This record gives sequence, C-alpha cells and structure tokens, in this order.
Amino acid sequence: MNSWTQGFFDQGLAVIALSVAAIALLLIWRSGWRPAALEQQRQRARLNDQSMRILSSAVEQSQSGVIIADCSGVIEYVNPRYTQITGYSKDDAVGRVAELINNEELTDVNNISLQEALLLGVRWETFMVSKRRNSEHFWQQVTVSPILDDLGALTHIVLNIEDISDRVETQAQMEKLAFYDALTGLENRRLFRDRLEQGLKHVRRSKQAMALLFLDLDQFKRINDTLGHDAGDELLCTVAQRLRACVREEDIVARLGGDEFTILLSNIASADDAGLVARKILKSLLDPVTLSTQEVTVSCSIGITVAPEDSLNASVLMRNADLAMYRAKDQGRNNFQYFTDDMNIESLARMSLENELRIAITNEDFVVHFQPQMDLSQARVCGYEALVRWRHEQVDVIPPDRFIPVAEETGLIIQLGEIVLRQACLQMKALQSSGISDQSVAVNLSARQFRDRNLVPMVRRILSETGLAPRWLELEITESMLMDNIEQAISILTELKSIGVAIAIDDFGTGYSSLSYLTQLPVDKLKVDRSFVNKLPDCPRHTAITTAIIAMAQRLNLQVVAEGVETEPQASFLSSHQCNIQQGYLFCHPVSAAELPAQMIRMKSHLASVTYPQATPTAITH
Ligand SMILES: Nc1nc2c(ncn2[C@@H]2O[C@@H]3COP(=O)(O)O[C@H]4[C@@H](O)[C@H](n5cnc6c(=O)[nH]c(N)nc65)O[C@@H]4COP(=O)(O)O[C@H]3[C@H]2O)c(=O)[nH]1
Repeated sequence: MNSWTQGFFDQGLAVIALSVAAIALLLIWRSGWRPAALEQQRQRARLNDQSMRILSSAVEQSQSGVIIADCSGVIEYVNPRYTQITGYSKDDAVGRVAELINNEELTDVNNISLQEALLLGVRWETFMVSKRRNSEHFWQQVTVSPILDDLGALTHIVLNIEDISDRVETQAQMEKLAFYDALTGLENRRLFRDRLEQGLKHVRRSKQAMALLFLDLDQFKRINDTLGHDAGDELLCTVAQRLRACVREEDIVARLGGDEFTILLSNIASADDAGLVARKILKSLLDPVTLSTQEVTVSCSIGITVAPEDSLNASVLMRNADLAMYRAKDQGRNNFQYFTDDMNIESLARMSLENELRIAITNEDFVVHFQPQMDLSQARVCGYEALVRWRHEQVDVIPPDRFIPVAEETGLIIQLGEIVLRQACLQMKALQSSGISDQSVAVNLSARQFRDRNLVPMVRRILSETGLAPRWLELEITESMLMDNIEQAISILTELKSIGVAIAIDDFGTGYSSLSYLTQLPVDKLKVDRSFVNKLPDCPRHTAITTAIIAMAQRLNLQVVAEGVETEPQASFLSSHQCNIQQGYLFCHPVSAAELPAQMIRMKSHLASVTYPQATPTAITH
C-alpha cells in the first residue's frame, strides 16, 4: 500500500471510528444514559432507600400503634406498639380485616362517618372503647388516614392508635372531684344545681311537677363533737346510703356540705308524693347507727318546695326549701314542712331586722337594763343582771329575745356583746363611785361569743378600760353551751377564771348536765331556771328538781341563784331550802341605770316588811 492509499485508509478508519463513536454516543444519549444522570439516579435511589428506612424505623419505634391496611381493610402491617397496646402480635393481625374499617356506624368528633372520610380521602379521628387480646377494655384515640394513588384512588389506609385509658381515668376522677362529694359519693352542690336547672326545663316542657327537699340533720354537731370527726363522717355516709334507698333510681340525692342534703324528686303526681318520701326518710333515719362502739340515733328536719307551683326558678326553689327546713327545725325537729308564702314574708322581715341591727350596732343604739339580785338572808341587793334592750326609732324598745338570735346567727353578737359588757362595767363602776359596794354585775355571753378566740383578751381590755375590778364581774353562760364541747368549755372557763371574774351557769336544769361533768367545771354559781321556779311550790316534780339542784350546788360548794321569782310563796319556798339569792319581778323588773336608785328605796322597804324563812343548814355527808 502506497502512502496515499495508506493515508486514505487510515483516514477512512478514523472516520468510521468517529462515526461509530458518535452513533454509540447518540445511542447512549438517546437511551438516556449519561454519566452524571446515572450518578444522580443512583443517589436518588439511595435517598429513597434511606428515607424508607428512616420512615419504617420511625413507624416501628413510634409511640402510637400503627396499622397499615389495604383499601379493603385487610391488615398488611402492624407496628410493635400496636402489639403492646392490644396484645395482638403481627401474626395475629396481618391478613385479618381491621374491624374498625368496616364499621359503618363510626362517626368522628366532627360528625363525619369513617366511610365518608375514606371516600373523600380525608383524615378521620375518634375516641372509642376497644378490647385488648386479654378481653380488658381500654380507651383509644384512633386517627385514620387514607393513602391515595396519583389518580386519587384509595390504595391503603393507615390507622394510628393511642391508648388514652389513663387520660380518660384521670379526667373521670377530676370530674368526680368537681361534681361529686368525696365523702359520700353523692352529687355535690354544683352538679345538683345543674340537675335542678335541667329538671326545671323538663317541668316547663312536660308540665310534670317536681319536688325539692332540703334536709339538715338534727344535732349533728353534738355527735361530731362528742364522738369525733371520723364517727361524724361514718354517720354522714350511712345517712347518704339511707337517703338513696328512700328514693327512685332517677331521683337525685346530693350533699351540699356539712350535714345538709338535697333531694330532687322528678315527675311527681302531686305534692303529697314528696310528703310520703319525707316520711319514709324520717322513719329510715331513726334506725340506730353503730359508730365504732357507740350506737346513735339521728333525726333530720326537711323542707319541701314544689315546682312549678312554688316557682320555676332554681334559686328561688333552693331558698324556699331552706326556709321550709328552718320552719321544720322551729317546729321541734324530726319533721317536714312544705314551703308556704308566709315564710317569705318572715324571711323578708328577718332580713330587714338584720340590716337594721347592723346600723344599730354602728350607732350603738342599745341600752343596758339592770335587774337586781337579792340576798334574802341579809335583806340586801347583792348584784345585778345586765340585760340589753334595743332603742328603736319606730318601735321604741325591742326586747333581746327578738334580736339576740339574729345577732348570734349573723355574728353581730361579737360587737353587740362588747357594747353590752362595756356599758355594764361602766355602770357598775359608776355605782361603786356613788358609794355602793359589795355588788356585782352579771353579763350574759352567747354561744358564739363564748367560742370566740378574742373573748378573753376582750374581757381583759374592757375591765382595764372601765377600771372595774374583775371580782365584781360575773359572766353567765348557758348549760347547753357547755355541753357542745366540754373539753373546750373547760379550757375557756379556766382562762376566764384566771382573769379573776366569776362564772355562773344560766338556765340550769334545762340541759343534760350530770354531776360528773359539773365537778370538772371551774364555775361559781348555778342559776335555777325560771321554768322550774314558776311552778313552785305546788308542782311536786319542780319542787323535787329545784331542791335537787340546790343540794347539788351545796355539795359542790357553788352559790345558787333562783331566777324568775314572781310570788312570795316561791321566794319563801326557795329561802326555806337555802336558796337565798333570788331575782325576779317580785323584787324588781329590769330597769335602766337611772331608775335604779328609786327602785333601791322601794326594795329596801319591801324587804323590811317581809320575813323570809331561813333553813338551818344541814350537815352534808359526802
Ligand atoms: N317571766 C319572768 N321573766 C323574768 C322575771 N325576772 C326576770 N325575767 C326575765 O328573764 C330574763 C332573764 O334573762 P336570761 O334568762 O339570761 O335570758 C335573757 C338572755 O338569754 C338574753 N339576753 C338579754 N340580754 C343579753 C345580752 O346582753 N347578751 C346576751 N347574749 N343575751 C342577752 O335574752 C333573754 C331574755 O332577756 P329579757 O327579755 O331581758 O328577760 C330577762 C328578764 O327580764 C320574772 O320574774 N318573770
């Protein structure tokens, strides 16, 4: 081959080679194979793999149970948490139809059915009770998410399951705390009020009657104080059970607090039905209750109001029933009373009395009257009882029986008591300055004052303010005040005695005092109640009681005072039985301080004209 031929041949080969390479490149190009794209594709596949791995490990380790089912609901996958929650393993679940999917009744919180949600391709959520493999029920929150293909057709369904049993339980407990009484398990005031409102709506619609009963246990405080709070709690639980047993399933029984209960009787035929239930309750409560070792009997007072007759307003009905309950208490307890309109009038009058009393206390519109106490053995006045009167603009003078109970209930007695004590001490001090000696003044303490923490400092302060020596002040407390809590009473009395004042027990004989407790009390005087004195000397029972009290006082070295002495035979009987200190209309009515000097002259001449029999003291054998 010549050099040209050789050259031509070489050139031809090179062209062919280039062409082949170009075609090959073209083919490669057309086939889409490019080195960079190939690399990208590989990378994408790697990323896909990686994210699949991440996703599947996230699903595997998820704290929610996950089920993946095909479009017909057949389970293809469940994660370990699902097994943990339900107890069903992968093998148990895969291949089965997820029952949830085929349940056409299921509706989510937004009121859309599961089937509708799957059709629409939207998320669906609900809360439901389900069963674990071991048959235990549990609360679950289920979220269903449909997986659609490019054309929007359903290919798979993903179910997320949360075990919310603990949350539901906590919520239920919180609701219980908010709506139920922790001690008795009965509904509380809040829920009762709600039920009452609901009940009233029903009454308005159906025209059916409904009754509201308000119950308060009689003397519960005494049981609580004497037997302790645990016994009190036990009693309240027993009462709650008995109340529930007296009414129908659909009736509501609630504890408002303390010893107050309410009952809502729905759909009653007539108001008499409520009376029947009240009678049943009174009877059932009278069965004795054994509290630890002690057997007690409890009664209650019940007020009844009826809707729509009395009102269709919840607050009014509550107030009506409360007023009727107080009427039942006033009627001697252990009975029931229906609400009547006059109770409203009474309560309005009481409210206005309370308001006026507040103003009177601010203005100190009170005057203290003094009733002399006579010592018949020495024919002289030995002291006075201070008795408060309210100087009212329109009524002139209001007696204490009308306003002391209101002052006591409202707590105004604390301020009023201080006003009385100050006036009494000032007056006594004035009498002493006018030359009178050997006379003391007795001031009544109410139950609330007696338990007031500031009582002792207040007495001390008034004595120092007025300059009256403590030995000329006597404080009168009633027997029932002592019986409420004997230990506490002893400690208060001991503190009062340490100031140097004397203590008298008023209305003695009306409570249930026994000699054993009387010996423990640091007291100086017993006052025989006027209910015994006024039947002397003819009533054998009252003469027996009076002489027994006098004998008891002597044995305990206590002074004895008879109050309410109205006749000479009463005075003679008492002095012949060694009760020489007497007080009553026979000698003098309670009078203002200004009237006292004139009364003293009158009494002196009275005492000079009568001789009272004096008993020779009998030797007391202990
Ligand atoms: N039938 C009759 N009654 C007589 C006779 N002698 C006195 N009385 C009345 O008997 C009451 C005696 O007072 P009390 O038993 O402590 O009973 C007192 C006392 O419990 C209470 N009270 C009066 N003043 C005060 C006070 O300042 N504080 C407190 N906490 N209570 C007071 O009001 C109650 C009634 O007081 P008053 O109406 O002043 O009634 C007084 C007095 O006027 C009598 O011979 N026959």
